[in-house]
Amino acid sequence: MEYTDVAYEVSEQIATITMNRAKRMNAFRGRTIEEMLHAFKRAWADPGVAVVILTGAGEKSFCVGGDQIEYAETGSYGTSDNGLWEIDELHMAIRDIPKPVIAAVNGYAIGGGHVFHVLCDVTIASENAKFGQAGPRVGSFDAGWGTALLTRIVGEKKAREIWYFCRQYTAQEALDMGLVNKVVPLADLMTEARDWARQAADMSPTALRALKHAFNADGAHIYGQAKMAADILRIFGTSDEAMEGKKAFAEKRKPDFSPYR
Ligand SMILES: CC(C)(COP(=O)(O)OP(=O)(O)OC[C@H]1O[C@@H](n2cnc3c(N)ncnc32)[C@H](O)[C@@H]1OP(=O)(O)O)[C@@H](O)C(=O)NCCC(=O)NCCSC(=O)c1cc(O)c2ccccc2c1O
Repeated sequence: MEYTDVAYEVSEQIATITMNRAKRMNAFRGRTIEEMLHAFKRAWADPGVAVVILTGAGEKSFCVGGDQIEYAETGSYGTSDNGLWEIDELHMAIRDIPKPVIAAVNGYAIGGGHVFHVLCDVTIASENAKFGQAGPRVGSFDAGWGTALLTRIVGEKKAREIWYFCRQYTAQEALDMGLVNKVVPLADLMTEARDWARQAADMSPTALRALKHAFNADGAHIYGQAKMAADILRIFGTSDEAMEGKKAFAEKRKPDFSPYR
């Protein structure tokens, strides 16, 4: 598969998957998800890959979630080669790939982009990184991994705060709430992420595989919740209420959700 929205590179047993739509702050569309899933499967299948790093192109953004401009203009996140919208499959690939996945968050991790780093095994953040959810402001939500797994990481009160108020949190605040593992200057981010990756690559692959799946087993029921959440979001996504959120973002105005109370 030829990539347009993602860059994929392997060196020193480390696969680096870069979300590569800097002109849209690495927001994803159908094609981006398809390419990311392909890249994760490639890293999974390659015995020469021990660890995966997920990052974003440029210095401003890791990923700001679904492409709101595309959605406001066309009523969807666009097509993919195989015609599927495989966000659930991508979430499961990040979670199930039997190799550690390190998020190197190089700026905004917002909405669905925030969920990506939540799903990764560990997160290294640059000092300029900002974390948060945006769904209730723009007519979307992730009532699967994005809520249930987040709650396991930061606790229920904080997770509710993050979702209900759509605030943004600095890298230091994220570190303080256990949402990230380390904060470094932006210039050192990839060096630091690669250091962590090299250390994990020296470990027993079977031990890491078993540990990852053991950690996963504890939250495996979330899979069913995530599927149901996706079903609900599919119905909600093109409703007038959801479209008001997306249009308001595209028109740079405050949404008016009052008719839907
Ligand atoms: C990310 C921001 C906080 C940045 O704010 P800042 O003030 O620094 O910059 P601007 O707001 O001026 O943005 C600069 C530039 O980038 C464009 N942009 C930003 N975000 C997006 C985006 N998500 N999609 C497309 N384009 C984006 C913005 O328009 C500007 O362009 P200019 O041409 O005007 O320069 C802030 O921008 C922000 O809050 N962005 C919105 C974040 C957001 O709403 N994300 C989507 C949430 S919903 C979602 O992610 C989602 C995930 C899923 O998994 C789904 C699954 C199934 C169905 C739906 C899903 C879904 O909706």
